[in-house]
Amino acid sequence: MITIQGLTKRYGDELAVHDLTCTIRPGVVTGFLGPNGAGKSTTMRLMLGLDSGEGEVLFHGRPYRALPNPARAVGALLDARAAHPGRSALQHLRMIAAGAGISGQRVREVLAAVGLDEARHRRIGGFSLGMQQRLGIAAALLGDPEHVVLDEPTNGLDPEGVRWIRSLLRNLADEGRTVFVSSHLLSEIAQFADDLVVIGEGRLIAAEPVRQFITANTRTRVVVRTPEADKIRTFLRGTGFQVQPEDVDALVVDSGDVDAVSAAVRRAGLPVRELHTRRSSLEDAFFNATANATSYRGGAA
Ligand SMILES: Nc1ncnc2c1ncn2[C@@H]1O[C@H](COP(=O)(O)OP(=O)(O)OP(=O)(O)O)[C@@H](O)[C@H]1O
Repeated sequence: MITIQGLTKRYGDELAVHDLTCTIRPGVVTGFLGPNGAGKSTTMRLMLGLDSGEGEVLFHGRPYRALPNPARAVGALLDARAAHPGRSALQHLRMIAAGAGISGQRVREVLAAVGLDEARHRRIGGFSLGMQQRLGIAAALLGDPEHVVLDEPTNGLDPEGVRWIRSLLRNLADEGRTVFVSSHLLSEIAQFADDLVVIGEGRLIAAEPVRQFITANTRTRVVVRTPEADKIRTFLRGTGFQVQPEDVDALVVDSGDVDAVSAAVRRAGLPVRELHTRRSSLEDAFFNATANATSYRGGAA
């Protein structure tokens, strides 16, 4: 469990993170969502004590600096390009492991887990960004940590790599760990997150399960496909529904109650080819939730 309370960071006059308060629970993947510049990396640096600010971040009740064995409590990937280019992957991980009292066997285990075992003797300088991401994730997992904090782990990964990250995150959560993963890509977050923490311009917009976020920020609609679109529209409007034409032969009814729409359409006694609920996406919810922040919209993925 990670508890963030009143986290604030100023750069001069600018508030990069503003009074951020939320809880990240164990056993699920929590996506940390916000466009470029929203304050995700700053928040993660503050969480790990790499930057100083106001407020408090607790890992299972303790701040990072007070953890007796940080590598075993928190595994983090902040900047995959931070590794020394002249070292091999094996040397890099062995150095980190030695500093944290972690065995050489564990190094080989994590190299295999991220698919880098065969590349372990190659210089990191020759690694692709995707390979560097995998190495950074290996380093984060070395201590078998209870909390996993990853900043944009899918950067540079191909679709296969993104799929691999998704199953890795799922496994880590299923093992009961607290998994906190940032991305500025809605489509990616939608694929792997159970919970969401959404920020914009350093402020919290939402902290809740993905499904709840979508429900709270979108309206469900019912699509009616019919050759008698005009007549059915007039009829439905007469019974109190908000209806918009979508196509020459399709209407969109602003209602989450598909049964009520279906019953009303039947009463009209006109031919209907198709009637279905249109679910809103995370992307729709995100834009609705952030509709007031215009600078924010411009930067969103
Ligand atoms: N060292 C710094 N000095 C001054 N301003 C900074 C510094 N680091 C970040 N900022 C500013 O703080 C704000 C938040 O930046 P941050 O990198 O945390 O956002 P982010 O959500 O991680 O973005 P990205 O998706 O691009 O990584 C931005 O306006 C950025 O310009």
